[in-house]
This record gives sequence, C-alpha cells and structure tokens, in this order.
Amino acid sequence: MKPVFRAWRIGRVLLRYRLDDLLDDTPVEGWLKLARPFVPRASNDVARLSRGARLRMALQELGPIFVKFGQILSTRRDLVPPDVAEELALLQDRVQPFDGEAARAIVENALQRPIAEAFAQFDTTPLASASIAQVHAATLPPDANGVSREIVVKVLRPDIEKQIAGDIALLKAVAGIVNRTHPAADKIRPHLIVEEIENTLAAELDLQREGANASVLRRFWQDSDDLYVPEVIWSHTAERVLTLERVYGIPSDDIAALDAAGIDRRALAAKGVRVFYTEVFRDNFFHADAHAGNIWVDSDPGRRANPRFIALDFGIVGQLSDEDQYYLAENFMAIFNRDYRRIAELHVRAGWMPSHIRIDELEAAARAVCEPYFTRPLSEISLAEVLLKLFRTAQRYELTLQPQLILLQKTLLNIEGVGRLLDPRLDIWAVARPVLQRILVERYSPQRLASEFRKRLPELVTHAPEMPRLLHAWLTQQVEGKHELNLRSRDLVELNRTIRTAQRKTVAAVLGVGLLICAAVLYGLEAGGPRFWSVPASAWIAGLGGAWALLAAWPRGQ
Ligand SMILES: Nc1ncnc2c1ncn2[C@@H]1O[C@H](COP(=O)(O)OP(=O)(O)OP(=O)(O)O)[C@@H](O)[C@H]1O
Repeated sequence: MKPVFRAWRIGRVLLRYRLDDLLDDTPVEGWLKLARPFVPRASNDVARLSRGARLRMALQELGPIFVKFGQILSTRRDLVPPDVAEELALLQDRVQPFDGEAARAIVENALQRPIAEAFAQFDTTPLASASIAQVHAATLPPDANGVSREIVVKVLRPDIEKQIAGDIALLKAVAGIVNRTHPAADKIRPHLIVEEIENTLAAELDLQREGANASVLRRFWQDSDDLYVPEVIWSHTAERVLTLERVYGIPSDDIAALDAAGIDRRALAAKGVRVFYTEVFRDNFFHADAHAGNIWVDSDPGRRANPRFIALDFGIVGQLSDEDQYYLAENFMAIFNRDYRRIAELHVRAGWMPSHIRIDELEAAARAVCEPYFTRPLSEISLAEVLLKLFRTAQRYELTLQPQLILLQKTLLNIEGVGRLLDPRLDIWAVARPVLQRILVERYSPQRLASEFRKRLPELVTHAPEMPRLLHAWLTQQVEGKHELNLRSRDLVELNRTIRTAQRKTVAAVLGVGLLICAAVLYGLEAGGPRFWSVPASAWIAGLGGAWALLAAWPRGQ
C-alpha cells in the first residue's frame, strides 16, 4: 500500500478509537482535526473503554507490525503509564491463516524439492497462524527403521518483508516527528523504539537464525529434567522455513489442564525460576519470548511428579555482555542483601551511570525504591518489579541501559508471572537466591578462572613476542606526548548526529533564502506590475521551495 494511503488508514483507525487526543500538541493534530468529520466515530461501547483498551484494539486492527509495536511498548514501563502498558501486554498475535497451498509453494521453493519428496505427509490446514508465520503439522519420510517422525513446519507469510518495510518506514517518519516536536523526546528516544521493533522483526523474519537459537538452547539443556527444547530438522530448514520436532504439551497458563493432568504445579513454578537464572547467569543465553503460549509443560504422564517445561518460539533470545552479566548478578545479590550502597556503586561501576553521580544520593534513592517491597509478604515480591523501579529511578540520574537489559527485565517479569500463576505462594526470592549464589560461586571460582586463563593461554603466548615492541612504542609515544586518544562513546555519536543535523539545517537555510530571493526577483519581473494572482509558476515554485527549506532549517527543540 502506498505510504499516503497507509498513513490515512492509520489516522482513520486512531480517530475511530478516539485516540486522537494522544496526538495533541503534535504536528499531526491539525490534520486529524480536519479528517475527523469524515471518519465514523466509535460506538459508545468502544468510547466507554479505557484509553489502553482502545489503543490495544486500534493496534490489533492495524496489523502485525503495530501489534509488535504495542507489545514492545508494553515492556517499556518507564515510558508508558501502567494502565496502558497492562492493556498492551494483552495484545494477541493471532491472525487469519494464509492459504495452505501458498504455504506448500513457499516450502517447495525454500527447500528446492517437491513436498511429496520432502515429507511423508504435509497438512495444509495450519496448526497455528501468527502475524509473521504459520505452523503446519507434517511427518518426515520413514527412516532406516521405517519410523516417520512427527514434525512441525513454520512458514513465513508471503510478502511479509514488504509489509514490514512499509510500516517501519512509516513508524520512522512518526518517530522523526515525535523527536522534533515532543518536549520529552530525549527521554522517549522514539528512534530507538522503532530500531528495537525493526531488530525484533528482523530476528523473527530469519527462520534459519531462529533454528540456530533453538539448537544452542537445546545443547545447553540436553538431558535436563527442567526444560526440553525440540530438535531442529536442519535438512528441512531454510531462511523462510523452519522445521522442528513436534512436541506435545500444555500451555503453562492452562491451570485447569495442568491440574487435570495431575502435574505438580509447585515443583514446576520453582523450576521456572531456576531455569531463568540458569539461562541468564550460567549459559548467558536466555529465551526472551517467554510468555505462557511459548512455554509449555510436558504432558507425558511419566513426568507428573517431576514435570518439565518445553520451550517454543526461539526468534528472540537474549545475551548480556560479560560486564552486564556480572554486574547484574551482583546487583541481584545486593538487592537480596538490602545493601543499597552496593547497588548504587554497582550501577556506576557497570558504566550504566556516569561516574560523577553522587553515590550517597543514588543509595538513598535505591533505599526508597526497595524498602517498601520488604514490608510485603515474600510471596508478593517481584524481582522484576524491583529491578524496573530501580532502573526507572536511576533514569533520573542519567542511566543508560542496553536494550538487552530491558529485554531481560521483561523476560523476568514474564517468568515471574508464569511462576506465580502456577503457584500463587511461590517465594521467588527463596528460590532465586541459592541458585544465583551457586552459579556465581561456580562461575567465578578460582578453578573456573584458572581454566579460562588456560583457554586463553595459546592466544597470549602467540602475542607475547610482540609485547616488548608494542610496549616500547607506546611508552615512546607517551614520552613524546604523541599518544592518540581513540574514543567511541555514545556522547560522541550523539555529537556527530547533532553536527550533521546542524549542517543539514545550514544548507537548507541557505537554499531557502536563495530560493526566496529567486521568488522575489521573478515576482518583480512580471510585466505590468506584480499582482498576487498573476505570479509566474516559477516564482511560486521558488517561493514554496524556499518556505519549505526555511521550515526544515527552523530550530525545533533539539
Ligand atoms: N515444535 C512444536 N511442536 C508442536 N507445536 C508447535 C511447535 N512449534 C510451534 N508449535 C505450535 O505453533 C504455534 C506458533 O508457534 P511459534 O510461537 O513458534 O510461532 P510464532 O509465529 O512466533 O507465534 P507467536 O508470535 O504467537 O509466538 C505454537 O503456539 C504451537 O501451538
């Protein structure tokens, strides 16, 4: 769809759900006011709904990219008011399936062989259909023992890349407007939100990458009684098609089905928390799309007393840098120990906050955030909430968080939610603390550090002969005062962006004034004295061009 029509459709949907007030004080406010008489208003039932519910319905109607946008916004509780975030978290990614024959054609094209050759059977009616892909049940041709394995084939929607590219371009344009006009643009950083959506979607569009994520996770949890990861069938996987072993289980929020299957929910809830901490702090590879629909419980009757989870959907996984991982673990321990001084120091040492921040102030702020939680019963304390509140408070002190940490906080929130649903009395702290302590002891034990050192020894030995020469060169530069500072920091990147914007504005302003002068000259040259209605077309073009360029150069809250 052409961008103008798409923008018009978005405007109509926003108006229909009476969401235009969200855009007050922005440049599109005037356009929406003009369009209002032409758009049927929402029914009174819709109008009575909360703003969050109306926004959720509008995004759902606008399609997959906007659903993703809402889902990402729902995790940015630092930006979105809690009532809206809660509604957005309910956004469901279920859409009409696309034609099964089209799915067959995509699979044949991706695997470069006919369906009948690749599969013993392929069900054209999908098992599930989401905004980016749909999943079909199938069986592999019999192996040497005559066994046909049950599998599922995930197929990308036709033309989904094009749709996503169009909507992302629109979102970028909107982000640009918000960036230039919103007083809190610095805090919201809309281009980063759009970037996050773009990255998330890009990850979900590459099914080969999703397969690789599943394989890595499976390796980490091989032979585990806590988590099962289906096997990737690489012979039947390509960028647009992912084939996995078929698993059977119960979604972890289907409490009635879990109870009917006689599953020990308490044991399961504690396992969920343990799996999360192990993924983050032992493996540094966590399944980050961990909502109940993607975490099943093995329905095998033999596993009732010792239940295990099954993970699905590996498009989004998280990994922290070594530093973030270390400082986060230490932060958790400091929270467990109510050591606010340490929390403050860790935030600075991790580089999340600038070093000029006053530690005692930050310590007091951390205390103010955490203490109220300790008055609650342990079963009501959420680490994800504490973490979020801490991050939010720290934002007042120039906190810069890596997106991976936000992803982690969101995942923790999901895991705690699933855990509490399974066992409302779950004491997350009591489960998490020993797991974290054990992992930290193992991870930073002298033996482990020595083994890491041994692993790097060959690299060190290779570089060792160069060291005296490099050291000598560096010292010489120091003595002669020639040492070059090579910095790459966010501030410099930001500075670079500001300089480029300023340059663009200068060019636009010069161009604008030039064109306006042209317009004036052409207007003056009109024979018989200038009259407004008889201005030559060239003067109109020059004048409009000049006005546009001047507008582009106008300073807008940057
Ligand atoms: N290995 C599997 N075995 C059985 N069913 C599966 C398997 N993988 C996926 N499914 C089914 O397909 C559904 C969608 O799968 P998946 O979550 O991977 O797709 P998606 O397009 O990313 O969907 P969403 O965005 O809703 O998470 C699952 O909820 C499940 O019902």
